[in-house]
Amino acid sequence: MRLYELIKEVAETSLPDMEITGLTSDTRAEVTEGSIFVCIKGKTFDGHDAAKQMLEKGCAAVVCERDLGLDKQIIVSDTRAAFPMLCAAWFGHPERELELIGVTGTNGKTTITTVIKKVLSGFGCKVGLIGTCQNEIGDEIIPTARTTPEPYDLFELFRKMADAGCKYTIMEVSSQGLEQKRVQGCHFRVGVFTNLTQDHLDVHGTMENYYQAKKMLFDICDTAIINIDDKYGERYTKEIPCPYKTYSVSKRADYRAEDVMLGTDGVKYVFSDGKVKKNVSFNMPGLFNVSNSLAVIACMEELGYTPCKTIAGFEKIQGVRGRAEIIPTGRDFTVICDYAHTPDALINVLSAIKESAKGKVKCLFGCGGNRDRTKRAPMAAAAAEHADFLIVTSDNPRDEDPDDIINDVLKGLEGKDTPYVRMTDRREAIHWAIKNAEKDDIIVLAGKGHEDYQILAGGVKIHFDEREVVAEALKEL
Ligand SMILES: CC(=O)N[C@H]1[C@@H](OP(=O)(O)OP(=O)(O)OC[C@H]2O[C@@H](n3ccc(=O)[nH]c3=O)[C@H](O)[C@@H]2O)O[C@H](CO)[C@@H](O)[C@@H]1O[C@H](C)C(=O)N[C@@H](C)C(=O)N[C@H](CCC(=O)O)C(=O)O
Ligand SMILES: Nc1ncnc2c1ncn2[C@@H]1O[C@H](COP(=O)(O)OP(=O)(O)OP(=O)(O)O)[C@@H](O)[C@H]1O
Ligand SMILES: N[C@H](CCC[C@H](N)C(=O)O)C(=O)O
Ligand SMILES: [Mg+2]
Repeated sequence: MRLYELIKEVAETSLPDMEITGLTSDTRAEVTEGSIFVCIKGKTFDGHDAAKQMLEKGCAAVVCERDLGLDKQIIVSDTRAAFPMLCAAWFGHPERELELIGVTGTNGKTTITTVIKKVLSGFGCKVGLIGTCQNEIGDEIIPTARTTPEPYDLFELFRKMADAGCKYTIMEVSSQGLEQKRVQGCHFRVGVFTNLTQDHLDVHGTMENYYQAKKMLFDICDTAIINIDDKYGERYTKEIPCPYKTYSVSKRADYRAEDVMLGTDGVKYVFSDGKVKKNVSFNMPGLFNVSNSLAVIACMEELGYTPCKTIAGFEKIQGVRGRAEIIPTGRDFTVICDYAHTPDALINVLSAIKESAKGKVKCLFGCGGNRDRTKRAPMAAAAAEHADFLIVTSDNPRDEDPDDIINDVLKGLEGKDTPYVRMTDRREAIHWAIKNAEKDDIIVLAGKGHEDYQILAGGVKIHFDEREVVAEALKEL
């Protein structure tokens, strides 16, 4: 691609036009002679410091935010914002060939995006999915390391999706993704907001910043679908610039649920939008999944599918991996694997399970290292409030000492009388939970959901699949 064609939407330059062979913002990536290097200043590394060295390596030019005294520099005001736009141009603007649906919120993104994809696929549409568990192009599965990919990976994925004939791409848009402008230049047909509760304060600092980060999605979408059961959702309805529709499980809203019946493995309710009333059966438990299913119905209507059609499409959906997933035991107790890793998610999933539990609800959980430390004690307090017994263990310790993390967690149990055991090794903890299971117990393994790994110090990833560990433990009974 020619330089002028590539950069025309982000900058002007007096450099001669030339053939560009590649584009990166990472010194660790392989660079070909003739590449463009975009200097991004992060918390730990500043790409500007590597600009000269990247030109020496053969880069054709660097894109930077200040005069670096280099003869092959192109100055822009914001390189983080420029990079995705360059990636979009590099891949021939695939985002314009797709109808993008973005889902944001602390919890529910993976559930909603996955269900929308399953419903649309059931109607014979070829759909792209971008999210925490994996990326999907139709039936093809592409592993991922992020919820919202870094710009180069994102636009490369869009290109593959457009080339494969996908009409829609449904994606999770994380607050970090918005904050770091990973989706700059994208326009969304629909933007969904689920809820805003405590998480990621390590990145955003305050709930207000977290709220503002998510709000950015609504500057770049045609229509918003907003959960007004959430107080921040109510606030969005007064502050966002785009038209919106609302959903609620308790109040008057464009899309609402009445006569809700909560069961162990699913929910039933009467859907109402003021015009139609229709019985819904959705195979995922908890009131929060009534809410998630309303978001799906609302979003699908924006895409041209009536609520009745979407509700009929729910029949074939048997849940989402690692989201209140029942792991078969063949015994008189139940094991559920769930991805709850925030105080609110724990409250929701545990109270949903407790409602229909005959025996004790025992929650095994830990907290991730290198992530929001301020959610640890509130997670423990939430678990203590809604479970009968706790097994406090590790999640992904990353670079932190697992026992230090557990000490932070246990601060949330001070003054509570919920009994607990502490067991640093998660495999050992699961074995202990299974060995000590009593009749009618429901053991909730929280926090890792779909993950089939554990992340240790230095980014070392070991294979760890809760389903396999449970099977191992059952064999020892
Ligand atoms: C906390 C956080 O979000 N950090 C992101 C942030 O890191 P940072 O500001 O420290 O950046 P940096 O490492 O200093 O790098 C700055 C620039 O220099 C480059 N670099 C860096 C090092 C080097 O040797 N050479 C080099 O060129 C980097 O490619 C980057 O362009 O900017 C980087 C570049 O854009 C991201 O890769 C990095 O994501 C890290 C890896 C991460 O773990 N992010 C997670 C928390 C995240 O984004 N999670 C959300 C979802 C959460 C959810 O599902 O709830 C997600 O969307 O996945
Ligand atoms: N609407 C909801 N409200 C509150 N909690 C929810 C909701 N939907 C799901 N949960 C809980 O949160 C957990 C995570 O759900 P899900 O993976 O759908 O969210 P997410 O927004 O994609 O999370 P992440 O940001 O980590 O990708 C679930 O396992 C469940 O415990
Ligand atoms: N995707 C989220 C959730 C991770 C869940 C948990 N397993 C952990 O590692 O903390 C994050 O990066 O914060
Ligand atoms: Mg997710």
